[in-house]
Amino acid sequence: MTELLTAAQMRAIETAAIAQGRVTGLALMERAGQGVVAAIFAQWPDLAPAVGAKRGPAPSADASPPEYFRQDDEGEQRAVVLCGPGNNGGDGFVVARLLKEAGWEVDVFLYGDAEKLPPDARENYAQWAALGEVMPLSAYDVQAQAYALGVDALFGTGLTRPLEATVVEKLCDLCTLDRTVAIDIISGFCADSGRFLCEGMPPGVGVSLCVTFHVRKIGHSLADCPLAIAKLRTVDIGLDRRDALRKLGFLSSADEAREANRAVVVRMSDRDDMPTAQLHGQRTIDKAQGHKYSHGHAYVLSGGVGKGGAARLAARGALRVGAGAVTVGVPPAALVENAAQLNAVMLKMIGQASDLSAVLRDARINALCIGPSFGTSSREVRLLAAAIDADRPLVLDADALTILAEHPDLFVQLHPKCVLTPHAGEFGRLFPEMAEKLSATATQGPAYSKVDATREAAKLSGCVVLFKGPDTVIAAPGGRCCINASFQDRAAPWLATAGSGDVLAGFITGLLARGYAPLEAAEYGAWLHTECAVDFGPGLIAEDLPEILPRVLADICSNK
Ligand SMILES: NC(=O)C1=CN([C@@H]2O[C@H](COP(=O)(O)OP(=O)(O)OC[C@H]3O[C@@H](n4cnc5c(N)ncnc54)[C@H](OP(=O)(O)O)[C@@H]3O)[C@@H](O)[C@H]2O)[C@@H](O)CC1
Ligand SMILES: [K+]
Repeated sequence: MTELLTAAQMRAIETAAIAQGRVTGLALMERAGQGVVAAIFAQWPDLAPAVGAKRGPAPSADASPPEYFRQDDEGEQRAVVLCGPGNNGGDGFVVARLLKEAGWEVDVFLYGDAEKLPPDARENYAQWAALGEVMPLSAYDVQAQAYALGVDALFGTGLTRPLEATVVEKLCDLCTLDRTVAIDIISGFCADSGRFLCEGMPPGVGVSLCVTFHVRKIGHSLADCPLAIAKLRTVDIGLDRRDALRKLGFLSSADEAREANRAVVVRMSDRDDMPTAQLHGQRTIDKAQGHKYSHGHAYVLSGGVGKGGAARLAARGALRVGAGAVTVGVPPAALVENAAQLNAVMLKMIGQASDLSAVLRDARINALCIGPSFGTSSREVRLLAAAIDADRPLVLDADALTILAEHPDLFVQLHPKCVLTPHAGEFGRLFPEMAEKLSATATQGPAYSKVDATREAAKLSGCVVLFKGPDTVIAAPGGRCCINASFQDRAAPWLATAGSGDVLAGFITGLLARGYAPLEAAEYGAWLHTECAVDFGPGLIAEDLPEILPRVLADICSNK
């Protein structure tokens, strides 16, 4: 789990470090440029200069040549660096200089007026100008030279408005090169929302590598931005977030709790902070070991005849994730059909809401799941009302969300033990105001983001909201927020398969049954769901997800 930053938070950290005298802006820019060049050579060792070839200081903090340096010299390579009017452009001048010192031919183009560059960028412009020419961006022609590398240093975290059309055109030209590197973030993307400012991401935008500094920004894990980055690397430039802010008085110890509610974290493939031992089976809802009910009892309500598959998938997910007992509640007409399909999962006839209320007198039933192919008729509305009224941990998915969107009287009954799991369409029906803001053209940065929308939705509904997508955002009413990112080496496009969401609802329900709090259950459920899909690979169908889970759990425990 990594805490992400907004552009403003990153600027505050930089300002704090400089104000304390711990570092200068110029030194940070030099480290940033060195980090980019080191990342380029680590990504493509064939681009690294030969040992003994003409070069200046090694592009890393220590002076020894990195091991990826090749043993032979195949001659000069040519790179193009597009620099912008701010400090991102300043990083570009550093990269141009370091590449030149490493033996490259480098063409540098500037968008804007060199005289108006901020001081550190101006200094690096001057250092570059002593080595080579700076041409106006309008003169850049991707066809003019055989560039082995293109560097986008047009805009970073300071983007405030859409790029001019001519700049977009040059950026797209740059992206046609085989090897392109964006410094900090691809120009044009808002670092807080991951949205391309203006009408959306132009089809030609995409880079092979993006190198960001200190920690990822929120935008790297949201919306279109991560889709346009094949590989993202974060380089250390010697900043310390919390310490710096606290020492400057930006963050007192007393503010820590509130700060936690403002923080956004991302879950990727790192497993270090996952409660793997607990997920694997040690977590129980009470101290009594060894009995199935000590691991909770999850109830999944099914749809009618011919509609039970989705609930069965959810039930299987709940069982595999470790709920001690799982029951599917079915309308009487669907009993035989479900009996023919279920073994370890139990079956119970639930005709009307009164049946559910009667069943729920059993306090051992500690998690419910309603929605997958459930139906939206008056019977289902009454069942949903009874479930919400029971005040148990409750996952609401699919048809349950449709009912909620149509019944504001039920929506206002939602409570903190509920977890809503909408996809974009369901989110739009449930939270039209937020969806409208999210789909409106982003004309200035920071743009309204999926994190903003999900947080607002959680606050409005008073429960945990898990807004699905490759950038699944999970937020609690108090503001705590997590992104489950499924991009780059964790991309699993095959997860967009029928029934996959039902299994996710089941995983969350099972974790609730095991005693996890709603936010934890949603976070861990989403994380495990992606891990299962990544582990299985292409060809996955929803039925595979629960079945692969034991292997994923065993694997994360053995790697711990
Ligand atoms: N923070 C750190 O710790 C470190 C930061 N570092 C680097 O600095 C970068 C941030 O630098 P930055 O703040 O100067 O922002 P950047 O994106 O270069 O440009 C802003 C300029 O562009 C302008 N402008 C904005 N939108 C525009 C548009 N559409 N079209 C035209 N102009 C537009 C805007 O003008 P304004 O909005 O004020 O009119 C302003 O003049 C960061 O990404 C990283 O690479 C590293 O060196 C190491 C440590
Ligand atoms: K950039």
